[in-house]
Amino acid sequence: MNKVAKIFINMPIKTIAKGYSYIVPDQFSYLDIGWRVCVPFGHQYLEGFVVEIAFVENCDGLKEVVAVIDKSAWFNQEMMDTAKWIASYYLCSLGESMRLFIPGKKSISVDLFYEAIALEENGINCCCIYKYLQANGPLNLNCLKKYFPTYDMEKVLERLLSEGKIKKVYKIRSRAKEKFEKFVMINEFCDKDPNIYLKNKPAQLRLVNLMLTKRKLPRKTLMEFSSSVIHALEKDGFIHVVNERVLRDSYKDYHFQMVKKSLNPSQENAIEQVTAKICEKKHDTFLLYGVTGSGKTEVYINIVEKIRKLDKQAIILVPEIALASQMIQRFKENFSNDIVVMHSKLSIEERNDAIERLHNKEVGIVIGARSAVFVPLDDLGVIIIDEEHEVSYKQEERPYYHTREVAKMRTFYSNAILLLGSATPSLESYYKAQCSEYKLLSLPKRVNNSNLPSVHIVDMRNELAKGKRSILSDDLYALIKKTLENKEQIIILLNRRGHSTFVLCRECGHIIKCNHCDVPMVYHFSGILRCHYCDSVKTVPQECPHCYSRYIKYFGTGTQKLEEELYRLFPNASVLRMDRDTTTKKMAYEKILDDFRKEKYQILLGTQMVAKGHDFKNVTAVAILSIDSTINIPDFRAAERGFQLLTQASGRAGRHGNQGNVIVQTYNPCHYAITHAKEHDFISFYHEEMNFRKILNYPPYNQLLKIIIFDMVEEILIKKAEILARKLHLMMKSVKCNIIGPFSANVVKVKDIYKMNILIKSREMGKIKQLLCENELDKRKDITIDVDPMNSL
Ligand SMILES: Nc1ncnc2c1ncn2[C@@H]1O[C@H](COP(=O)(O)OP(=O)(O)OP(=O)(O)O)[C@@H](O)[C@H]1O
Ligand SMILES: [Zn+2]
Repeated sequence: MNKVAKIFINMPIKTIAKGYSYIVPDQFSYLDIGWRVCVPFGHQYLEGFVVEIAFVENCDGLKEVVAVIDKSAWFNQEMMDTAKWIASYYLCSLGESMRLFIPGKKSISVDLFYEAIALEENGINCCCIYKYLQANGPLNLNCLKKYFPTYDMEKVLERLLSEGKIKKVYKIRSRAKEKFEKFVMINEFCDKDPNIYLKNKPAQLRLVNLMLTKRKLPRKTLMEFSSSVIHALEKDGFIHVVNERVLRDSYKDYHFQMVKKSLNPSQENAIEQVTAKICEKKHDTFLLYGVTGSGKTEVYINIVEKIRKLDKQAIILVPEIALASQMIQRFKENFSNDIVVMHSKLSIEERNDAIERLHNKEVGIVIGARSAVFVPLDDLGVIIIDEEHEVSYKQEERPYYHTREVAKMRTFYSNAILLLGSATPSLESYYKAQCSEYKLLSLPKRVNNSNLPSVHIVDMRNELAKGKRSILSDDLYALIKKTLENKEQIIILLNRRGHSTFVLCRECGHIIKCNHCDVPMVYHFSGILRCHYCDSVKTVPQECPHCYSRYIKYFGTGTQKLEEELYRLFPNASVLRMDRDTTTKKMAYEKILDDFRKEKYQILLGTQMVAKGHDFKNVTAVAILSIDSTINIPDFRAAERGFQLLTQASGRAGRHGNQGNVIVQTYNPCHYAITHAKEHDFISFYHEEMNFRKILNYPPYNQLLKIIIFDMVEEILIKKAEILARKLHLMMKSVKCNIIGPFSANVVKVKDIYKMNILIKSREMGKIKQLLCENELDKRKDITIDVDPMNSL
């Protein structure tokens, strides 16, 4: 009998939807389900995941596993079950869902080398390239090209391969490169007296005395001592130098003082209820609905404490990297070094080192953004999702998973707790809490009895009537002035980065659009036009490309222009801008937020990343300038988004005793999202919005599935979409559902690809998905299926 492994290939391709069988050679006889391996696939070597083991008699035609990547299985049962659930729920292949659990989605790279085959006549008559390979061992193409620049190397290699003189060999490189560092250590059993022995060698004596107190120090901290000093001491037996593996951690030097808070009764009640469930060792989901500044983080900390006492592990998710730093700080105050951080701004090596530290039990708490929900853990105790309503928890590319649902399944399979927290829960979650599917916990008041801020709505139509064209209304100008005079801080939210949001010809009305996407180009400081969808750039034309007029004009205000305007109006104020353009570097968020927290700046302006979660002591004022762009999106979630954004942004003001003041500038002052947010009335908003959802049959009353069809040619796309819609109507005849469309996507063309959507609403989504798969629509290359889409457009 031969041991055979069924393996899914790690490739983001939906058509490789099945596992392939490979022989497990004797040297890897320990291989089991959940291991990562390297296997030949087509003409290449690729990473694969073992999902089944079988023993079979006949293995004819099967290839062998060529390498094993780790020292133990990467996937445990709970992770395997979650991956299988993702594949079946979101209609992707198991390979696609399993690769989500790998930092950077890939753990190895495989390089192709050419090696000379030993020939009978010893290759005397062979060409110089053969001889070179024979003398130097396996080399890759680039290397050969460099040495023989005048040859058509691809051709020569092809010939040598066909003549059987050379062969291809593959070298596997782990992407998780280990890092080593030199450490100097004192020799415990040295019987020489340094004071006598090193009397005339002051530098050596100094180092030995230092090492006698410290015992072990990284070599890099001893730069004042030359290598000869170290060598001499090593030779005389006082010290020795070792090369040790170190685990990278960008947050290593983040240390904070422990501040223990006495909890208020609401916090205590919430913690008690969750603790009771933790003791039962059963899965459950809680929704912690607590107004802004009600101390939800303190509840999280106490629950994680309980989990860590049981030696289980915790994952805490934040919607954006920008919010990680505050969460890390609060957790470091309480758990000092029991934490690793996981997000895409950290290198793959660092993320792998973090996993290593979790595996060897050095740490037990993971704080991270969306992808941290996939961190491999031995004994998961709780997943906490802060700001659970945030759309960034949904991945907007294949597989279109929602972090909340993945976390739900992971905690279910591991008998762990899922805790969702928000001041503005998603309608889906609050509805589930109403139906008792989730347990509702609430923190109805701010801590220390701070008031919620008072919100003032400025009707921008009146400003226009007054003949004012500035982006800052008179009331906002006054609020900024007062805040600066009081030496307090203000946050200004403008959800558009760049300088001017579009460039237009005044003569013919032509708007300069991206060549590849159906959107206007945005003017940036640096004098270029940039597309916010594909990042392509253009220079500003001297004349209109349409009518050749020279009346090119800039319209709309982005964060860069607002920054200029603020400096002009308040020349003595210090302004800090936070948007995608100022946060490209690693640790850039941390630096900006830290500077603002330390009050080096008075005004923080930025896109929505400034609006949520932050807890700054001295912020008393908040301004929201771009709410209309959110509530006017023609999507059924627009009002919900608007309400959330307003409530969250307002919630940053006056959290620590001072009365907070908020200004909302809008052309829609009577919109129910705005009026309810003004009163901080989530419950009334919830009921009003649920009414609309019920009438229109939208989630949470119904489930949605979006089929996105794409093509490079618009006319072909339209035809294809119509045919598909007809086919769907026939296919779904037996299922109760609504098929809407085809209709053009919100942005018709992105990166030269046109898109159309078909939306299916139904309460029998399971059946619908089954039909889609039976008809192989899930495998079609020109279609993507988004289950539970966040946008209907
Ligand atoms: N029991 C307590 N006593 C005193 N201060 C507390 C207590 N609990 C929390 N705090 C403080 O109150 C502030 C607000 O808490 P936190 O940031 O957790 O609010 P939140 O509920 O997460 O709000 P948001 O939804 O706006 O992010 C923090 O500075 C926190 O340290
Ligand atoms: Zn573009």
